[in-house]
Amino acid sequence: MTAISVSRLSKRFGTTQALSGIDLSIGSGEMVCLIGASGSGKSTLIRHIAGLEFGDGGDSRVSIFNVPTQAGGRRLPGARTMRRDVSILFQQFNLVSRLSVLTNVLVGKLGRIPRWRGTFGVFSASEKSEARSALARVGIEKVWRQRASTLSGGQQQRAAIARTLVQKSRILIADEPIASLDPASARRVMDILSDINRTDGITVLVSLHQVEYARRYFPRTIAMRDGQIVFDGPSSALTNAFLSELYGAASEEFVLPEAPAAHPDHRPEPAVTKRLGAFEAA
Ligand SMILES: Nc1ncnc2c1ncn2[C@@H]1O[C@H](COP(=O)(O)OP(=O)(O)OP(=O)(O)O)[C@@H](O)[C@H]1O
Repeated sequence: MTAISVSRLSKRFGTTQALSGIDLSIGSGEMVCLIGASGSGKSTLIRHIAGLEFGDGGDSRVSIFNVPTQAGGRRLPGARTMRRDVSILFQQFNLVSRLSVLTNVLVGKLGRIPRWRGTFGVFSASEKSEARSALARVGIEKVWRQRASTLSGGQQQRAAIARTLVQKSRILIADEPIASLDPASARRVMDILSDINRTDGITVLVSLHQVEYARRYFPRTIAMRDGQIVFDGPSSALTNAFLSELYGAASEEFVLPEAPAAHPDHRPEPAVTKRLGAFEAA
């Protein structure tokens, strides 16, 4: 089944063409990486998929599990039900710093309980126990009583992942979730996302600047440049020459000198479905 489908999606902000005729399809249970230089359109695409932004009209369409959430730049009723199916992680964690870690995780339940319970913070024993289990799964159960503001960056991102676990969505989208973490914390977060994908079958779409993580963790990578998809295929097919081209002057910062490694996953690799223009020879 198709988890995420985007067709003919364009978005202009003033004179900036942030997205230009995006077409993509991500199957249920896939783990896909989105890469591209700063300003290439990754966040804008993610925001459209998550229903936080709407395209410029025309015959664009975004669907989640075959339910259209926007068409022609207009929100459709499917967008509301989709909120349950898609959870989002951001670079800055988006926890409520003065609340406990446990309460922050329980926030993930808000779309599934009566509004009054959310307003007054009334959660059942089983909901609290589920939140504790989610914290245990991401390895930070001990800090459940602490204020979110007291956690390290890596712990905060893991708490944010625990919040998505109790949300029980079928798609997890993360916009640069490891950009502000040290390498050890970043690996931990990526290991957890990978485990959620494999164990729970949750579809995972992550935007990253760190190309080495794309190669190590993701069977499939989608690369963007100037609001267009310029590569869509197996991460192992990402050559350093291609990445240098993709990132231009910023490539030294992002591209590792080593040759691309085969993805350790034993699932069959996706075929390259897109390789455009200047990237033809990569
Ligand atoms: N709300 C907005 N108003 C005006 N311009 C915007 C807006 N959102 C994005 N843009 C522009 O659209 C383009 C794509 O931005 P986007 O944030 O999607 O890129 P990105 O690939 O996620 O970049 P980064 O890796 O730096 O986060 C950029 O030129 C950006 O300045």
